[in-house]
Amino acid sequence: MSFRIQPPAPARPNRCQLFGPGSRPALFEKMAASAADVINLDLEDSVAPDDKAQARANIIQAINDIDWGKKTLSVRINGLDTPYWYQDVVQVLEQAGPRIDQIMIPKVGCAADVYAVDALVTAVERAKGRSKPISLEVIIETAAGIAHVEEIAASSPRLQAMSLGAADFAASMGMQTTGIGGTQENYYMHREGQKYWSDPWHWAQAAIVAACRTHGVLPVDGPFGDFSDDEGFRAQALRSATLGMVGKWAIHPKQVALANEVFTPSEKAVTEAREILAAMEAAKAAGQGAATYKGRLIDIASMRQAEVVVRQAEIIAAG
Ligand SMILES: CC(=O)SCCNC(=O)CCNC(=O)[C@H](O)C(C)(C)COP(=O)(O)OP(=O)(O)OC[C@H]1O[C@@H](n2cnc3c(N)ncnc32)[C@H](O)[C@@H]1OP(=O)(O)O
Ligand SMILES: O=CC(=O)O
Ligand SMILES: [Mg+2]
Repeated sequence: MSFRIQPPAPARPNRCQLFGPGSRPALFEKMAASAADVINLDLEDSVAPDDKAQARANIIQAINDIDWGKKTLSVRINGLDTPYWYQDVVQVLEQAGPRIDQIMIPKVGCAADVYAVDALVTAVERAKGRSKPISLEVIIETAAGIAHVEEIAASSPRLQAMSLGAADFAASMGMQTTGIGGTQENYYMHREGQKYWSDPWHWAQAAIVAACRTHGVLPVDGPFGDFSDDEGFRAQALRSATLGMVGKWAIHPKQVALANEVFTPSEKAVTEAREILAAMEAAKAAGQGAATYKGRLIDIASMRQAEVVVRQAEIIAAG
C-alpha cells in the first residue's frame, strides 16, 4: 500500500436514499416512516420552477416538525447553473432547525462547485451560530463530473457521499436512451445469433468507487427509474454492491426494501467472512500467511476482504 493510508468512509448506514419532491408535502410523513437510511427532500428536478419557493417552505417546515428518527436527513438543492441554489442553501440553513444533516449538490462538474457551496454553508453556519456542521453529498451526473471525479471526491472535508445520477448522466453524455439506469436494450455484444447485454453504467460506477475510496467518501448508486421492475432493480443494485457501492436511491417506496436487502451483507456472507478471519488467525498462529478455506486459497488479503463484509454488517447493526 502507498504510505498514504486509505481513509475510511463515514461509518453510517447508507443502504437506501429515499427521494421525494419538496412540492409533495403529503409524502414527507411516509418518507419518515420508511426503512430508508437516508431521506432526500428534493428542491431540484422533481420540483417545477413555479413551485420552488413553496417547496423550500414545505421542506423547512418538515425538517422542523417531523420526527425523522435516526435517519440522515438531506436536502437536494438546485444546480449551480440555476438562480435558485443560493436561496436554497440560505433559506434552509437560516430557517430550519438542527435536525437537517446534509445538503446534496446536483450536477457537480468540478471541485470549485463544492467549494462554492461549502463557503456559503460555512458563512450561514457562522452567522446563525449553527453548532452541528452540515455535511455535503454530490451527484456525478455530467460529462464534466465524471471527468473530474477524483478532484470532486477530494474537494471538501464536509463531503460524505457521492452518487451516480444515471438520468442526467445519460443526457449529458449524449447517450441514446431515455431509461434511468439498468439494462439498455441496445448495449449488447452479439455472437453466434445470441445477444449478451453489457452494463453501460459500469465504467462510471467504477470511477466513482475508486475516487470515493481514495478520499473516504461513500459511493452510492443513484436512481432506477422503472419502479415496476423489481428484478431489474435488484440486478442493478447487486452489481453496484459487488463493485463497492454502499447503497442505492429509491424513487418509489417499493424500492426501499429491495435496496436494504441487497446492501445488507447476508448472514451467510458474514458467517463466511468471520470464518475466514478465524482461519487466518489460526494460520498466522501457526506461522503461515496463506491457508485453505473450503478448498480455496485465503491469505492476508482475504482478511481485508472479509473485514469489509464484517464492518459493513456492524455499521448497519449499529444503525
Ligand atoms: C432522476 C432524479 O432526479 S430521481 C430523484 C427525484 N425524483 C423524485 O424525488 C421522485 C420521487 N417519487 C415520486 O415522486 C413518486 O413516487 C412518483 C411520482 C414516481 C409516483 O408517485 P405516485 O403515483 O403517488 O405513486 P404510487 O401511487 O405508486 O404510490 C404508492 C404509495 O406510496 C406513496 N409514495 C409515492 N412516492 C413516495 C415517496 N417518494 N416517498 C414516500 N411515499 C411515497 C404514495 O403516497 C402512495 O401512498 P398510499 O398508499 O398511502 O396512498
Ligand atoms: O439526479 C439523478 C439523475 O439520475 O439525474
Ligand atoms: Mg439528475
